Amino acid sequence: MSGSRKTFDRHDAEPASCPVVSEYNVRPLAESEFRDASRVFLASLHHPAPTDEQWQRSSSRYEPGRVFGAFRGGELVGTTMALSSSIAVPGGEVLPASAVTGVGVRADHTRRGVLRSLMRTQLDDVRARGEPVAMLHASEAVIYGRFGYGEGTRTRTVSLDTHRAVLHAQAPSGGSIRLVGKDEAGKLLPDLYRRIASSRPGTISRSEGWWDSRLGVLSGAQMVVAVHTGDDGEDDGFALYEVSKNDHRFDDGVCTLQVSDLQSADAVATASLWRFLLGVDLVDRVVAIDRPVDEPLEWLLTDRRTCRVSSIQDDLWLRLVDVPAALAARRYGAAEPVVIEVRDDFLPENSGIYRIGPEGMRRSDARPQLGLGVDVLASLYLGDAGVSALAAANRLEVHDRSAVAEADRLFATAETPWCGTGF
Ligand SMILES: CC(=O)SCCNC(=O)CCNC(=O)[C@H](O)C(C)(C)COP(=O)(O)OP(=O)(O)OC[C@H]1O[C@@H](n2cnc3c(N)ncnc32)[C@H](O)[C@@H]1OP(=O)(O)O
Repeated sequence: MSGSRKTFDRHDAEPASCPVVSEYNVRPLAESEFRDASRVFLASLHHPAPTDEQWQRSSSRYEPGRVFGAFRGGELVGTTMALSSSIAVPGGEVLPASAVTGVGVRADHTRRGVLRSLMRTQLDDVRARGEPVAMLHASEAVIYGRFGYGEGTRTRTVSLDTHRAVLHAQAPSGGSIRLVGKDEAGKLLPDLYRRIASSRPGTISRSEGWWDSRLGVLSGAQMVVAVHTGDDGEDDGFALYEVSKNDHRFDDGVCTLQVSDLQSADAVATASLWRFLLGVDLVDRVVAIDRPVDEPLEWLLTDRRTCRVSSIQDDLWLRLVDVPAALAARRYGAAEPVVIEVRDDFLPENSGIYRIGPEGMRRSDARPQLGLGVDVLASLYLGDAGVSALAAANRLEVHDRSAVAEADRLFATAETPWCGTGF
């Protein structure tokens, strides 16, 4: 966390104001109402209400003061919540960040402004807590841009045929792999992740509530946890996977090992975990979700075509809630400074002219060379999108052509940003 920035303590924050938007009343929920919020959210995704066991597993994600509800006539019809988290930004600084999730509106109340009023209350609350960034995983890509969120990272899903996929002879190797039981995983993984999580832009912290909930789900599933130990005797990587076999009477009978989480400290741990996963007996296919788009997996294989990229998706959506603080926190590449004009209709205090250069950023009254919405700025912020690509798509206004190449260099990052943590 930044030493200069206020770190959030959930107990010192004022609850958000409770605006009444038309006939809907939005307010923070009491703890006794959290399960109702979970019901409304799950129903909006067409899932059944949580069983007692499911609720027990997931309830620790609900933080007092951070769960909001929209009511009509005393009935809860919409909800959103946030987890206290943090995110690594280019240059390595880690900023307090709000991980927004659990957004849902009851089907008979949609398109009447309920989400808009929930977003208003939540973003005001995030700002009041001094968190410069909010982030979410979107169910649909068309929803959150209007609230200032922009696609900040992407992930890919890869599928490998285990009968053909082999690591080449010089691929990094070393250390050993062991499977750990669920109890040991619960003790080991939170600290291991904290130690090895990369400083790659987009990496987020996983709160205690996040782990409780994830490991709770794990305990009810056929999840396997593999841990890599380096030659120095330190654990330095892990993979979570599940194996499912299709019924050969009805389909092709393919046995798939699905990797939902693979984290590692270095190239040896990464390659060793992949080698292990590809070698598990009686498995025909390994599918891994939420992988970095620049993971050098194909380069580890003797035959790169055995790794099929089945999709590349938008992953973390970012909202710069405090634009000056967020812009000041990240580092910029070597280039001539550029003056940009940012528009933020939802949080107008962010609107203004900023001069950005290798030495940092400051407010300015110079003529802007580029103009852009705060959602587009969010897509540039972690280094995922290039300024020239966005300019070519008319996603930003170019007043001075020479600024495009300079801004490309300023916002570029050595590593492609990656989140890799669902919430
Ligand atoms: C971070 C997460 O948790 S992601 C999960 C989000 N939840 C879901 O997808 C569950 C199913 N969907 C829903 O519950 C609701 O449809 C929501 C939450 C997506 C939207 O709630 P609503 O109350 O209908 O949104 P609201 O009426 O405030 O709409 C605000 C604006 O967004 C637009 N909008 C809302 N939902 C959608 C959508 N699915 N597709 C396109 N536009 C949408 C509205 O048209 C409106 O546009 P405007 O700015 O031009 O006026």
